[in-house]
Amino acid sequence: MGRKDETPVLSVKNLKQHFTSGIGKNKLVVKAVDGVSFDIYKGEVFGLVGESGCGKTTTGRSIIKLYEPTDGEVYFLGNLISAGYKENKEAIKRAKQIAKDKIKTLKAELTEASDADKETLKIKTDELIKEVKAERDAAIEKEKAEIERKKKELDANYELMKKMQMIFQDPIASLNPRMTVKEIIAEGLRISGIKDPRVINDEVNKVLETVGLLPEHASRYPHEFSGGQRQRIGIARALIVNPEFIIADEPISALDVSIQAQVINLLNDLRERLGITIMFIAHDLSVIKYFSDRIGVMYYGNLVELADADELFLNPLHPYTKSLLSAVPQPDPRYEKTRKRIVYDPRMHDYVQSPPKLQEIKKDHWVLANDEEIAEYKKVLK
Ligand SMILES: Nc1ncnc2c1ncn2[C@@H]1O[C@H](COP(=O)(O)OP(=O)(O)OP(=O)(O)O)[C@@H](O)[C@H]1O
Repeated sequence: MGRKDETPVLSVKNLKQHFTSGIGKNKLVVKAVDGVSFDIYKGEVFGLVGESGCGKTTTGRSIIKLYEPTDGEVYFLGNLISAGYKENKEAIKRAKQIAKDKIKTLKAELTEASDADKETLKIKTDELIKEVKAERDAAIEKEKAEIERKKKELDANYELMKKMQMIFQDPIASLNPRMTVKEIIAEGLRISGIKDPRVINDEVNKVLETVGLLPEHASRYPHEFSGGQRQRIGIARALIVNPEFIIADEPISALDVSIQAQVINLLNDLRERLGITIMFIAHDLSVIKYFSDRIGVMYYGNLVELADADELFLNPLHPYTKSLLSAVPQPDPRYEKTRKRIVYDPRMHDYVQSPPKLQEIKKDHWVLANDEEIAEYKKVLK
């Protein structure tokens, strides 16, 4: 979905990440991400927004392979880099169950047959059972082969992962306090096998300059820096390997408001100067409004709306998007006085008869809705 004439940098297809805890009756499944699909195009900032716990971080972590997805696929620069096998495993289970049921029916027919028929029927039943088993084995083989194919493809594309980096919310927690800034930043180079100290020095200094730090900062430790500077170190660490795509997970939420704009400006600069594509995760729309080209709104493991940033602010359709927008403060004090927070209640949808799907209501504007809701939204858009 999106700009169909370009090959996306990142393509997420039906991504699912379920976490299971406990066993037996106490088994609990959290569907942190439950079938999310979106594409991100070269040089754009894609904002992923939603309240705490809706699955934004898990989406980012599944894309960058910090988790193995439960199901779905992620393509990076056209190559499969992450995949889950739930559908394949379920298909295997289904094939086994179907065969079991068929054999049971055949055997029951044989037991019920009269003694006179039994002899001939037994030969026929044996043959049929053989056929059912062969069919089952072929179905299982097919799914197993598909799992193996995906695994091989993932192994072959492993190197590509270097081109994808993540910046984390909390710069203190994500930087090793016992390493100097230079050691922290150079880690990615070392992992790539670069050992020449001169090359490492040059690269580290270059990247320090890119993020607005100085060469003399290289020998210091993370605690000697302010929050904003630490986030710059985190960004430098990501940049050293020349990534094409960066996932920034709430990179400014832990920073003072006065510093937030600086980090946003830096990210914007990197996008413009280096052509880096960015997925920016945030819990409120005010932060990503001016920074994102397109925005995906997440609610409890699903995308509920996806559109260009301007379009989303001008024509929000999903009631959850409206609720998020109503939380964005406005500079106009008169407006602020009368601003009403819209509360979203998912029970307002009647999805028992007609379940929702993500549909393109107008070019590049997608909304999770059933057909009745789409008809309503179309009226609103007119
Ligand atoms: N490793 C895990 N094991 C079990 N449950 C998890 C795990 N990670 C996340 N979850 C659950 O999955 C859901 C989504 O969490 P996630 O951190 O992705 O949301 P989020 O939108 O990024 O929230 P936040 O803004 O607070 O980081 C939550 O209910 C969370 O408790």
